This record gives sequence, structure tokens and C-alpha cells, in this order.
Amino acid sequence: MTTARAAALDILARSHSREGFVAELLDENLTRTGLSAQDRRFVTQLVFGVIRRRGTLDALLKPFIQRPLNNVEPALMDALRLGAFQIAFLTHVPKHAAVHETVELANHIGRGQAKGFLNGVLRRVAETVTDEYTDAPGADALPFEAVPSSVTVGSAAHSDFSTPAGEITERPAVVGRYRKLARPVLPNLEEDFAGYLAAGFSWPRWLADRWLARFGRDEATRLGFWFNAPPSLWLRVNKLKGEREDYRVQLAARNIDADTGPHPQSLRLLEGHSVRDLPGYADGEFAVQDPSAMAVATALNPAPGWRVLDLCAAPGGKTTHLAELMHNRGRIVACDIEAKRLDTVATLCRRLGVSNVEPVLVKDGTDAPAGPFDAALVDAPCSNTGVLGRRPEVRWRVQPGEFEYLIRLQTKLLFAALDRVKPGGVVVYSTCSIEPDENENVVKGVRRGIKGLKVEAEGYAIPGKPADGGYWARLRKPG
Ligand SMILES: C[S@@+](CC[C@H](N)C(=O)[O-])C[C@H]1O[C@@H](n2cnc3c(N)ncnc32)[C@H](O)[C@@H]1O
Repeated sequence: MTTARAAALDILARSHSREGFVAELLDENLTRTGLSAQDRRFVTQLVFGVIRRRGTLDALLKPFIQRPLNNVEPALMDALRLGAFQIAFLTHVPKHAAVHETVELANHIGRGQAKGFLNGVLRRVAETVTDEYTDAPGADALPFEAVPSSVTVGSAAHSDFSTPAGEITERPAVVGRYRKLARPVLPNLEEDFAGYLAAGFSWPRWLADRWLARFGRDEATRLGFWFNAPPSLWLRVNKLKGEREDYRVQLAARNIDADTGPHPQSLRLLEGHSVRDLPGYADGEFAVQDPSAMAVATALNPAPGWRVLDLCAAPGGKTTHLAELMHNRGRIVACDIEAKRLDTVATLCRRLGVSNVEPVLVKDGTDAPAGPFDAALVDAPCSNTGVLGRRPEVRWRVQPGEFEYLIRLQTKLLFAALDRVKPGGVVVYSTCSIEPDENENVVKGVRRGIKGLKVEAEGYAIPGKPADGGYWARLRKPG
């Protein structure tokens, strides 16, 4: 019988050699383990935590390992990170249990002879992590958790994000808590603040350099805490089935508390839940979607009866939202290059009672049906830098050299969509990136190529205010 820690280690091993999102890997593997619901939650916490905090865990482990970390066997490195994560970030696991249980995993991975090594390193980590906390960062202070405090109103002082003119944003002022270490382990922040951000918040160095230069110390620190906090579960109440308030009452009847969010269909659950166990799941009363993503279909504002092209549709979150806004009338041509992911669009449509969607497998998007369409959505593949919290592996996968390729692809897809809408038609371009080069700069580039193309509106979702980060622009093709 496998234990939660052993299952977490197995999933971590698989995550190294796999393209998809870790959330999907967890979903696929957890059901097979026979673990209790509580243990499954623990596995999720361990896997997400180790991946999200990898940079910080490596900084903690490094002083106690006498060789370069990339010379340590990957399975042992995963076990060390798993142990260090429990010691430094899980207060409900006693340190001695974290060390002992992790050392025992040596047998599970066929490395019984490495028990002494695991034990020696993890005991030193346990001695280094104290039980004291502070509000101040430092080489001996590990960023531990975000502490949301009072809600303030205004725009982000250190951010170059903009909100639509005249809009007031609610901004939770986030103060972080740091866990004191018995000795300095992180870079000195006066000498190398970007190094501190990279090691303390587990960002690749290039991203820490980029965001420190762009946002400044305070906002970069706020983003650091936000992107390491476990993300909230947001639901979009299905307009085809009922109203948000009615669904909230259904949740309350099951003692499930939910807050309303900034989008009129959004609800945030105040505690973690298995989505499939929520009331009305099988009947399609809701979809899981962040309110920043909900803003995109709303920005397109499709009328019932329109013919709409969704050029990058899988897994169908925004396609189905468009269908709801169209009262399930008209037609949505939902294209994607990935057949397996396109299947999930059809599955989601069935669950939500959406019947006006036609999935179409394309080779590269330029072969999408010709139209003309009344409107199109380009929810483009991107670096995902606005959703680093929800997709913990993304920060380690994206490379600075990829931006050029992504920008070319995004531009190509936006031109393809504009080609296919009728004169005077609407195109919404969106990403879950917060990099201007993938957002407003793509739009600017395309506008240079199409005379008379207008930007009717655009919006940035700022990470943590209150949900994921992202961007959308609503464009009007000349008539
Ligand atoms: C950001 S995701 C779309 C998410 C989706 N709109 C939703 O809300 O659920 C981007 C999608 O674009 C697809 N994609 C990547 N390159 C593409 C291309 N050249 N043409 C069409 N789709 C593409 C990917 O397979 C991926 O499913």
C-alpha cells in the first residue's frame, strides 16, 4: 500500500519527463492510488509545493551537500526537496517526522544505501529552520506566506499595469511573513535583490531580473508571495442552468462557503474542495474558471445567433462561456491543434449543456475555416507568467529565448482571426501572460499592418487583485 509521500515522490519523478501540466498528472494518478481524500490532498500539497518552491528548497539544501546539486541523482534530489519542503513550509508536520518519513522513502526508490545521506542533509536543514517568524526579508529569512491585510482602493503604486480608464480596483495590501533561519542561506538583499527574489520566491534568475527592473522591489515582493500561495478555487456559475445566487444557496445548504467575485458569474470557494464532489457538477451547473479568464468572453460580448470563431479553444473554458453568453444559439467554431485537448472541449460542452459548438482540429491556425464570422477570439498560447501560482511548473519551463517564437505565433494567429471576421467584426485577443511584449505590443504590431483597426477596449488583470494575471484587447475590424 503506497503512502502519500511515496505517491508524491512518484508523481514528482514523472513530472520531469512530461510536457503537460502537473495538475493533469495529479488528476490522472491520484485516483489510482487508493489513498483517502485527506491523503490525496496531502499529495497535492506536497507535489505543488515542491515544484513551486524548488529554487528555495535548493538554496536551503545546497550548503549541506558537498557536490553540485545537478550531480545528485534526480530521485534523491526529489526526496531531499520533499523532506526540506515539509521542514520549512508545513507547520503541521513535526520536523523529526518530516526527516524520518523522507529517509524511509529511500527503500521505495530503490536507494536504501542512501538513507545516511538523506538523514544527514535533512537533519542539518531541520536545525537551520527555526520556529520564529518576522515581517522583514533578509538572508536569514525565508519568504513563508502572504498575509492578506485590509483592503485598500487605488491603483498599483509600483506597477506599470494599467486598468481601464476611470476604473477603481480593490487591492488587498499583502504583507508577507518570513521564517527565520539559524544562519544566512539566501543572497544578501542589499547586494543582490534579484538574487534574493530568485532564491527566496523560487523564480528563475532571468525572471527575477526582468520583474525587479519592471516592477520595483515592493511590487516584485508582492508578486513573489502571491505566486507562491495556493490558488483559490473559482467557479463560473453556468448561465444556461441558473443564477449565481441560487447556486450559492445550494452550496450553503452543504455548508460550503463561497464569496462572490468581480465577475457577475464568479464565486470563490473559501476552502479547498474536490470539484467533482460539488453539488450540480454532473448537471453542469458550473465550470471551474478564474474571473480574469471570465472577463475575456465578456469583453467579446457575443450576441445570441452570431457565428463566432474561437481559434485557440482547448480545453474549452472560454468557448463554453461564449456559448452561455449567446444563450446556446448561433454557432461557435472551436479550433485547436491538439486533438486530445479538443476532446475535452466536447466533454465540457456536454456537461454544461452547450450544443452550439463545433470542434475543429487545425494544423497551425492559418487553416481554420474561412468564415466570414461575426466575431473571433484568439486566446493565444503564451508564456503563462500571469498564472505562475496555478501552474507551478511553468516558472521552470518557460525560457527567455521562447518569447520571440511566442510573439511571432501570437501575431500570426491574430492576423488569421482578423482575416476571418466580416468587415466591422470584433476580435478579442487575450493571454494569461503579464509581459507587454506578448500583449499590447502584439496588438500594436498587428495594428501597424491593418489600416483602420481600432482598439475599443483593453484590460490587464493584475495577479492577486484579486485573481490570476492576464490581458485582453477588443479590436474592431474596419468596415
Ligand atoms: C491558452 S490555451 C487556450 C485556453 C482556452 N481558450 C480556454 O479558455 O480553455 C491556448 C491553446 O492554443 C492551442 N494552440 C497552440 N498553437 C496553436 C495554433 N497554431 N493554432 C491553434 N491553436 C493553437 C493550444 O493547444 C492551447 O490549447
